[in-house]
Amino acid sequence: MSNPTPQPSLFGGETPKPSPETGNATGSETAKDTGPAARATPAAPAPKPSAVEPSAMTAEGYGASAIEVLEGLEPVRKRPGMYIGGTDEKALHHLFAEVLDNAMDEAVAGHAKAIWVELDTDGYLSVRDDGRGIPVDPHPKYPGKSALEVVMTVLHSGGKFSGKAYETSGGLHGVGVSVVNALSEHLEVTVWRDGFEWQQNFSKGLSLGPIQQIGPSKKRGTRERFLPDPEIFGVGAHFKPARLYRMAKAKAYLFRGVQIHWKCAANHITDHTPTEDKFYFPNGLADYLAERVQETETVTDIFSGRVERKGEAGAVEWAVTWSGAGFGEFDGFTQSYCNTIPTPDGGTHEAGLRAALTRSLKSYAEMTGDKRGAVITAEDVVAQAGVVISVFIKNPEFQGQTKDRLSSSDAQKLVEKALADPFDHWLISSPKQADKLLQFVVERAEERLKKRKDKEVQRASATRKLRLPGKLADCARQDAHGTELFIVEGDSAGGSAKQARNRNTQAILPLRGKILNIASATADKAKSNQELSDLGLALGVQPGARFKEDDLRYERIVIMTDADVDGAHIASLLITYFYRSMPGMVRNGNLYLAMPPLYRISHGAKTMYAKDDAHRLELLETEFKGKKPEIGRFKGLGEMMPAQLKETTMDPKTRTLARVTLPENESEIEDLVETLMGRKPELRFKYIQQNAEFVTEDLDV
Ligand SMILES: Nc1ncnc2c1ncn2[C@@H]1O[C@H](COP(=O)(O)OP(=O)(O)OP(=O)(O)O)[C@@H](O)[C@H]1O
Ligand SMILES: [Mg+2]
Ligand SMILES: [Mg+2]
Repeated sequence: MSNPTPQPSLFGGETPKPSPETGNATGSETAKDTGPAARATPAAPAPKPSAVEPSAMTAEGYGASAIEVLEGLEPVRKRPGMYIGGTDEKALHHLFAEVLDNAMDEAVAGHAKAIWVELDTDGYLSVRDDGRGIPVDPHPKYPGKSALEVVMTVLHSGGKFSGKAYETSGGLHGVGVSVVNALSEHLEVTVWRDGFEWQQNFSKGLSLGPIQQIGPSKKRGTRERFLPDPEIFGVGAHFKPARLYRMAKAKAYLFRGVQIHWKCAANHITDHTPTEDKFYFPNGLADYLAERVQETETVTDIFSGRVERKGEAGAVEWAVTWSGAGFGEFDGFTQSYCNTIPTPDGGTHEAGLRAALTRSLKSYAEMTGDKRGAVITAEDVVAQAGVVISVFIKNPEFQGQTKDRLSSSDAQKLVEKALADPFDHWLISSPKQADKLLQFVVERAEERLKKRKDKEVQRASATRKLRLPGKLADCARQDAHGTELFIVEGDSAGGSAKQARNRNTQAILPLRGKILNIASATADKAKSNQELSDLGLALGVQPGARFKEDDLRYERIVIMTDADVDGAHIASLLITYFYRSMPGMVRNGNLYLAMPPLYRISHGAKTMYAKDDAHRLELLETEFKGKKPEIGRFKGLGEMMPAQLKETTMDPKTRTLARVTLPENESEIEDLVETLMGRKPELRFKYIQQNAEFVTEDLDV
């Protein structure tokens, strides 16, 4: 099965990425009901009905009998997307690619010289070659069937597995032509071989009768003539002459030994596509590139060549040129092929070419004493180059089912070796051109370096400008005076806080999870911690020596965490961070702790909040004395209604804030940090409660 990209993109116009062969549901979704004919048992192998008898089902309707085995070509018709990437126009034209690939394989193997492609008046497409002809003798494993019938009706049947009949084929899987057969309403194969003409007909993958000997003939080769099935591709789906033409022409460039004849009934043509043409390019890829750059001003002539692998099957062919003006819509392009199969995602052959060109050019620079060559990278060499490379290797390995990327590691070495000498020679033999090319590539390299530098400068100046973290809900007031930043534990509490705040003066920054334990973190780790860097951005200050009090974007920084052990831990982490990295802020008295209540006590219309157990007892003794109020405990900030949060914790008129102060003796800071970061959370909680200085005064807002 060949690449599902039907057109090898040689003509630059249309280069769609092939859709994956597997996992693509398009096929099954858009496939028409294949009807009873499709479910009929194919001619090979052993017939077996696959219909599920409802009576054999279990109560749930899902038993062993519900497990179907698709025989023969059934899976292809059931899931065409698996094999040709869908049932759209691209998939339809992929049928052509399959039969053309087979003819090309026959040509590349040295057995065919010509290929005839013809689209008939009635929409039948035929591809004929003058190769060996598909074998017609009885197949040893399938008594009563010719090899031809096996090839046409059995998936994974073919002559390209062992490398005996074909050395460097595009065909790999033995699937291609059987898929075309399965998806054709009618397919007629004619084989000329051993002095006779043979023929067999199929419909939707099923043979319409045994192979027939038509009569004696001196011709040789194979012709497949087929009409795609409208049940699969939709009524009215038909081949587009322009697309077929382009695909056929592209193939001809890839193998200089082949002649491809084109014929198309006039009734299908709606554009400038000729009804008859012949593609023959004795200079292969060089011809292609020459045609492609006809209108382009290039830096050099085309560097092209072909090297056959010594003593073994395999070859490398390439054509390269450079242009400062670009190639049409692209600055540069690389098209690569393996065994005439396009590899739009590149791979080892492309890597080999890049390595060879770069190494040679650099050593040319060195040889001519041009020191600037040292900065050249492979990217500089190919960025503005037009490159076509085609390799022929045995047993190619492609990445994935779609043959989009070549992964054979020997292809890299093969290409690198093949190009090294010819490119060295090309450079040395025309120094004028080589110098021009070197100059051109060095300019690309210098441009690249300059761009990188510009970017770095840009980045540096961008950080100097004000950048705020995305999670910050900033306040409207620009001036720091009278503003507050609430650092909130968790996104859900952050959401409540955003609703509860005074938009004008209060900003909210939710922190996710526990911030890095700064007491134990290295300076580097602290620097790279996302939460901490967000915090620095929001505050507008830099930590450490570069901290400037004037940069602070808010008058008060309020840590607002749940009134529980976890909350105390996070608060202590933050306090420690501020102590360590911006002690000036703490010393100045900018840092506060919010005091969310722990309890809600209500009786009748009266509701009060208690910030801790002592407070709760006190309220019960006083405000609610002699009553049986309802007491609720808040599990966290996120549980409070925004209005409650506002009233109890955020609104300057009704809340309580605790100012965080530094110990008198600054040498005690280290001890304090240890206390805060110690293993006993109760100590930490107690410390915060005891040492925070409570402020209840209104802020002047
Ligand atoms: N034009 C042809 N001339 C000679 N033999 C052919 C021709 N077309 C097909 N065959 C034979 O039929 C076999 C099956 O072809 P098919 O396209 O199904 O699979 P494949 O080419 O081996 O692999 P792939 O599935 O990758 O195309 C080939 O391996 C080859 O032996
Ligand atoms: Mg094939
Ligand atoms: Mg097959």
